[in-house]
Amino acid sequence: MAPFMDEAIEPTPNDNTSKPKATGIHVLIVGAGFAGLTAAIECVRHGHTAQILESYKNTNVQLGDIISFGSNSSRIFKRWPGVPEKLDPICHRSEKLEYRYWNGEHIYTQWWGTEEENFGKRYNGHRGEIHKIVFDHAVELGVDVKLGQNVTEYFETETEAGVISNGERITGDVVLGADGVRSKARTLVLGYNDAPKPSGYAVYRAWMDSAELAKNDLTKDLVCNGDSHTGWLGPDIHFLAASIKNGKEFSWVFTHKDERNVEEGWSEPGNHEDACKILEGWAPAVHAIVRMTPPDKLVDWKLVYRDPLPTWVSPKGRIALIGDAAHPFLPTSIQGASQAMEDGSCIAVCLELAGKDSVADALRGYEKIRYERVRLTQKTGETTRDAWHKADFTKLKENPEAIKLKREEWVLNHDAEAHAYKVFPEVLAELRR
Ligand SMILES: Cc1cc2nc3c(=O)[nH]c(=O)nc-3n(C[C@H](O)[C@H](O)[C@H](O)COP(=O)(O)OP(=O)(O)OC[C@H]3O[C@@H](n4cnc5c(N)ncnc54)[C@H](O)[C@@H]3O)c2cc1C
Repeated sequence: MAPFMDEAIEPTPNDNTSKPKATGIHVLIVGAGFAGLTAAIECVRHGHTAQILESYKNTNVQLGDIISFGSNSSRIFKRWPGVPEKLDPICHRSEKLEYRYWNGEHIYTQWWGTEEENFGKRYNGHRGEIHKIVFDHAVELGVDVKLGQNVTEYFETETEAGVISNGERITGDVVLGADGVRSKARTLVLGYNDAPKPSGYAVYRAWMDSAELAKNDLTKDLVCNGDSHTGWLGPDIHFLAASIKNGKEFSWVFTHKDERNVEEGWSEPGNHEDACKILEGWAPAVHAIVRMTPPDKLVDWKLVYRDPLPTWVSPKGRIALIGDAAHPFLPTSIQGASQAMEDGSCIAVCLELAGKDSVADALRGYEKIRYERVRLTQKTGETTRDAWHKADFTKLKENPEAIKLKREEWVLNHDAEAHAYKVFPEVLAELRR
């Protein structure tokens, strides 16, 4: 059985009621995305000190649009006092996802009704808004976040690890490379540059005010009855739209085939004509959504692909990759951010249990605990994309289950912190055998 498959959720030793015992471990983290911030927060919760170096100069620019956190990561948010209360009002609320054919005809409605009872809360909201809440929480906890830091080199010795940032040498007991899909830490860990490949897909994306949509007969139903969630499916294309904040704001993403060999980026402008051309023959409501998107809100995001890495840990065991730096996800997995958070939760426990003299064992243990779970979760992104893009559209009404978003217990019921406490001693013994 893979180390993560035993899903029993047990009480975790760290229940926030007492100050954690200081371990003396200093964790240096590159990148203040969800992977880096979670790792820092969790490290402080487990008695380590944490410092983050982030290249963005300020947190005012809230790039991105919709991002999803499943119950496996809302379980992590729940342990951060005050954070769930701040997330609740800004996140999407609807009880169902309505699937339609590309021409607008209804196929199937998937009800979430019991999902929260079975698995727990999930949060879908604006990446920038959720990021600010988590960022502020990290700072409140005492994480030292340094902005405007461009990390250009990583290094490690038998006794420390470090980086060169803005020309300055900064060290820690370990370094976590949470520097996203274009990670430089990855080159040190692998010993070569792992260039991304075109995935064959691109995504038009937008987040906007919904006032104009509310005035249009084709789109008003999507925003005038509280939050809604609709997916239009066609051969090799899916178009998902959600209203948020009681219908006041609106987000849509539309994934389609695209063989261009280009860079990923969260701020590349999209072209309305190009988008509508790909949607020829699609429902008028879909065209109306695209046409009513303000030009400065339309992003053309090229989805690149990376093969699973052979390892996430550097040769001397003092540098580990976490989040997208280690394992980028397809958006259809709806797990990229959640898995990035699980990494941080797991690594903080491994460091606590291994202790300051054995940090390399902690990082190697983290990889052992996380690798197979992450790989299988990544696969779910391909499965969902293929179920939607390659569906037999003539038979969907007879078998709508084929397009249903799978809500897997082994993904959503996982508690990364409890699990790490449970399996690390065994993993450590195996590493030392
Ligand atoms: C601007 C932006 C917008 C995004 N928008 C969305 C979205 O709308 N929907 C969605 O599902 N996902 C979005 N993502 C991706 C999503 O946040 C990640 O897939 C997921 O949360 C995993 O997070 P991560 O921390 O591993 O990586 P990221 O969120 O990519 O964070 C990596 C961080 O490392 C920093 N960094 C990179 N290189 C260096 C360096 N050399 N020195 C210092 N710092 C460095 C980056 O500035 C970034 O803040 C976005 C990512 C970014 C960076």
